[in-house]
Parts: sequence; structure tokens; C-alpha cells
Amino acid sequence: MTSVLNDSPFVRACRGQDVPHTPVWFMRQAGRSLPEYRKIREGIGMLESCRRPELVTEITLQPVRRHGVDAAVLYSDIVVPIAAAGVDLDIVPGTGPVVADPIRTEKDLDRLRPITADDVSFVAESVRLLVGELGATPLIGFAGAPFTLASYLIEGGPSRTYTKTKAMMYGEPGLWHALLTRLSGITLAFLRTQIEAGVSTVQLFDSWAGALSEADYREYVLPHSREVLAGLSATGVPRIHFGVGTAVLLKAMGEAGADVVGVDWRTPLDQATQLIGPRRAVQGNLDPAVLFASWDVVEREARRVLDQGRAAPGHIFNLGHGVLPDTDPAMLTRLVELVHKVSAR
Ligand SMILES: Cc1c2[nH]c(c1CCC(=O)O)Cc1[nH]c(c(CCC(=O)O)c1C)Cc1[nH]c(c(CCC(=O)O)c1C)Cc1[nH]c(c(C)c1CCC(=O)O)C2
Repeated sequence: MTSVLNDSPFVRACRGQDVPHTPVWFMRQAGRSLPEYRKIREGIGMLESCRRPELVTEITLQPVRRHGVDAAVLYSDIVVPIAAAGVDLDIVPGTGPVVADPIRTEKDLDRLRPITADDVSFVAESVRLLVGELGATPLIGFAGAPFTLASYLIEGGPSRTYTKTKAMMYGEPGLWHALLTRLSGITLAFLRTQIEAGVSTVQLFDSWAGALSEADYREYVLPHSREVLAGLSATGVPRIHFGVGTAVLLKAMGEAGADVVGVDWRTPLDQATQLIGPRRAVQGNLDPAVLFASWDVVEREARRVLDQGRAAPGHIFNLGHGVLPDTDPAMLTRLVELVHKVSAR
């Protein structure tokens, strides 16, 4: 595939190369903050919407048109490949993924078969349509990392304490590693399908890894995330790795092998760079809640993020986590303009 868009500011920043301005996009830029999204999704379930390439294309393009961001992010969800692998699940509005029959035993692993490109052909079709529409704007593909996916499969839904997840991790390490090995395979196949169809970059979301200590992360999670990221290295497509609440994990997450480490708002980017090391770019990290304050505050905080981002070899401006549903989209448009203006070289 030749559509990596190596000269775009976004891909250049991922590689730590010089850029005309700091590129900016937002996690969850497509979604409920946009009235045009709420309208087009009326009466269509979340998973169903992910399986319709024309709809995926339109929803992915909405924030690109509206905000002028430097990258599009494929409209999909981290549980899409898990559903394709045979797990009965749904995405419940206001809650998130809910698994009908959670995976807790050796026998339950049978319900999680490997996936082939055919199982997610609608994703490849969506990527091809999008690459055709986007022109010079890169498309980011993504997947959930093995730990975050495992947490939904074992808990049966979102969790605050991850008690069942950790019970398996500590109590049945053999089963734990078998489950995460299976999930690595599924994630890798899902990301390869997106890369072959033409995405310019991929992001591996380990959103809930911040629930772990560094020692446990290294023992139970890092080897599996590393397997996924290493499995993509031959493609040459830049890899972003992101989690929330990862202040103590940033060094280890950097070692997992991504080109870019995403940082939440709790760790200043200059401090994050010290932990991650000088060879990797960073992405982040304005607190999404700051967008509910006045514009002066947003501007001050965005300038601080840009200043602190200069410590890294490459910086991609983003929020520290996803856009919150009640965010005023006009704030996001104005923020993109500000980032471009302030960072122009
Ligand atoms: C943990 C996680 C999930 N999904 C995802 C993650 C990792 C990112 C993160 O940490 O936020 C990833 C994801 N999910 C979605 C995207 C689309 C691309 C984008 O960022 O614009 C991405 C990148 C669409 C979505 N995924 C979901 C929505 C909202 C549902 C809707 O609009 O009906 C969207 C636009 C549903 C979902 N799916 C999930 C959650 C927690 C929710 C929210 C539940 C809710 O508050 O309703 C699981």
C-alpha cells in the first residue's frame, strides 16, 4: 500500500521529523459531541453502524470537515474484532461494551476463535472508501490492546475495580496468558487488515492499563502488547500506544515498542518524555474537561501543552482522553485553529 502519506504533518510528527505545524486530532472526535453524528445514528445500533462502510465513511469524515483536524480516525470500536471472533456482545449507550456470557474458564476460550480478514471485511471496505475520500489527510486505524479487551471479556462490561480480571491474572496465570495470547492474535489480525486496506497509522488503546502497578504490567501485560506492536514493525506504519492513568507505566509502555506514546492529562509532556526516553514522539494531553471552561483557560492550557510537548522529538496535539459527549464542538474547531497558529514554524 502506498497511501501512508509520509509527507503529512501527522505522519512526520509520529516519526519525529520536522513539521510545518504541530498536528492535532482528538480521540473520539467522531461521536456524540457532533449534532450531525447524533442525527445520522438515529435508530441504528452502535455495532450495526460500524458494519456499514458508507455510514462509517460519513461519520469518520464529519469531524475532519468540521474541525480541519490533521488526521481522521476510523469510526469503529475496540470490541468490533471480538464480536467478529464469535463473542456475543453489545455496546450499550451510556455504558459501553457488555458481554452476554463473560469469559472466565479454559472452556470459555473456545468462544474466542482467531479472526481472518474475511471476518472484518466491512472494516477493510470502510478504510478503502475513506482513503479515497480523504486525499492528503491521513487515516488512523486502531484496536484495543489485549489487557483492555480482556477486562471487558472477563468482567462482562465496564468496571471500576477490575476484581474479576485481577482474580484471573493473579489466580490463574496460565489461563490469563492463554487468553491474552489469543487476544494478541485477534488484535494483530485486525490491525493488519486495516494497514493492508490503507490506514496511515495505527493506535493501540490500552485504555484501562492504568489499573495496574508497573511490576504487574510488566509481568502480565507488556509481553502481549509487545507481540502486537512487533508484529506490525515490518509494515513501516507508525504505531501509537495509549492508556489512561499511566504515569507510573509510561517507561514500560514505551518499551512495548510503539513509535508514539499517548499521555493523559495527569503527566506533563516534558516529564512524560523523560520517562519514555528521547527516541519516541508523544501524543496528548489537554484535559478534556478544560473544554468546559472559558476560552481564555483553554488557550492558556493549550499553549502550556504545546510548550511542554517541545521536549519530545515529535508531538501530536490531542486531548488526554476522548472528547466528552457534552463538549461544545465550536471549542474543538477553535482549538485546532489555535494549535496550528501557535505552532506554525
Ligand atoms: C475503551 C474503549 C471503547 N471503545 C474505544 C475505547 C478506547 C478509547 C478510550 O479509551 O476511550 C475506542 C473507540 N470507540 C469509538 C472510536 C471512534 C473513533 C473516534 O475516536 O472518533 C474509538 C477510537 C466509537 C464509539 N464507541 C462508543 C461510542 C458512543 C456510543 C454511541 O454514540 O452510541 C462511540 C462514538 C461506545 C463505547 N465503546 C467503549 C466505550 C467505553 C464506549 C462509551 C459508552 C458510552 O458512553 O456510551 C469501549
